[in-house]
Amino acid sequence: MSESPVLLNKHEVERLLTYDDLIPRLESVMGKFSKRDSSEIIQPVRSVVPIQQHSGFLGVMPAYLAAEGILCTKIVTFYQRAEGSSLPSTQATVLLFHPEHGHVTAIMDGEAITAKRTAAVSAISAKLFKPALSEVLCILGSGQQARSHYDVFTKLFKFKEVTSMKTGNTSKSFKMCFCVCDPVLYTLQVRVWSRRKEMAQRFVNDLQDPVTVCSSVKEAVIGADVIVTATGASQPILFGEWVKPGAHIAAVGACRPDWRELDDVLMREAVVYVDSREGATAESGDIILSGVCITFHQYNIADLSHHRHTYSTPKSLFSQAEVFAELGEVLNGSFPARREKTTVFKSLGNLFFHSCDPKIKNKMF
Ligand SMILES: NC(=O)C1=CN([C@@H]2O[C@H](COP(=O)(O)OP(=O)(O)OC[C@H]3O[C@@H](n4cnc5c(N)ncnc54)[C@H](O)[C@@H]3O)[C@@H](O)[C@H]2O)C=CC1
Ligand SMILES: O=C(O)C1=NCCCC1
Repeated sequence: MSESPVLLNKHEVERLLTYDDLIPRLESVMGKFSKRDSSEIIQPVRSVVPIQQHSGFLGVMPAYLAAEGILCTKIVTFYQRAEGSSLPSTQATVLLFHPEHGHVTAIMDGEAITAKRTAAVSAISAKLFKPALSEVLCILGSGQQARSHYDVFTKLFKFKEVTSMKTGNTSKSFKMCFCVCDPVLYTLQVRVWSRRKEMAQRFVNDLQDPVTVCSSVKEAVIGADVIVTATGASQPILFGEWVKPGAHIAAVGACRPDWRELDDVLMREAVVYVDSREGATAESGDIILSGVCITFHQYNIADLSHHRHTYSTPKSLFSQAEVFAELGEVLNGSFPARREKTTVFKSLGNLFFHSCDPKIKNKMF
């Protein structure tokens, strides 16, 4: 008989799963995932069951990392909750299995894993794509993801270091320019917006450092270098016309094919990165719906073909946003990080397997 599974509660998972371990591990495993070598990593797109009566979803996310002997699945529920609901909108459990014998070896709280993993992946995207001089971080939303993103972004990017160049003369007779590099430290400015201002205020009250509460999305994002969208919105809240050219957006919400946080302009103008191409094609409304007009026109053309109508649809106006690369493809060197452009990282959370950190696994075996 196999032994009873180890139980790890939220507190224990939070303690064991540190960003210092998680980030390099995620970087390494995402790079491997993007090579699509199924003898190494198998992580299909999750299965999702809608719970229509209650505005919720149940997702099952199995994964196998052969080399590390990790066989696991996350089971997650997520709901569109009324503002101020005391219930969490995302809840999860992670099960680990013995890969050879098949029994469950561990049952872990998945809420802490989801919060930290998602924020860590966004932080990796910001490391790769944020403008070199990033002074302003803007977080849209004030829930669990907003908080974990605040924690890791301020931990990693609290200060930006800029090297200023000075020129001058070295001697009277021989004029020569020389350069001196002065490291200058700037404090990252953080802005937060939430649907109800008091929720943003409550978010800020829990923090040590000063954070500006903004009254509108526009006020929050104008001039921001890095923007995190972590809301339950199903219609666009962030519009391309407000976004500073070259900014980086980590788009964390809108994980359903008919939900969006970002508008067409932003999605079509930005260079779009994703965690998994298959996941993005199946689940990202921000990507799928950015091409809704061409789908509509094509449908009309087919429908009216017997009338011999010729429709000419300007492609650039209606085509769907294109996925440029997976984050893992940048991490493994197959695609470039186009830091000079406005970039969107569309996160869907499909790749959760990295969360089964060896430290957690060691605790169990
Ligand atoms: N990409 C990923 O890997 C993951 C994505 N998520 C998604 O991220 C989003 C945030 O998740 P949590 O922080 O856990 O949720 P939460 O419930 O703790 O916070 C949600 C925030 O969104 C705001 N909000 C809700 N509906 C809104 C609307 N229509 N317009 C504007 N703001 C709205 C709320 O006021 C709150 O500030 C959700 O969409 C969730 O499904 C969650 C976990 C992982
Ligand atoms: O990865 C997860 O966990 C989730 N992803 C998107 C929706 C909420 C939960």
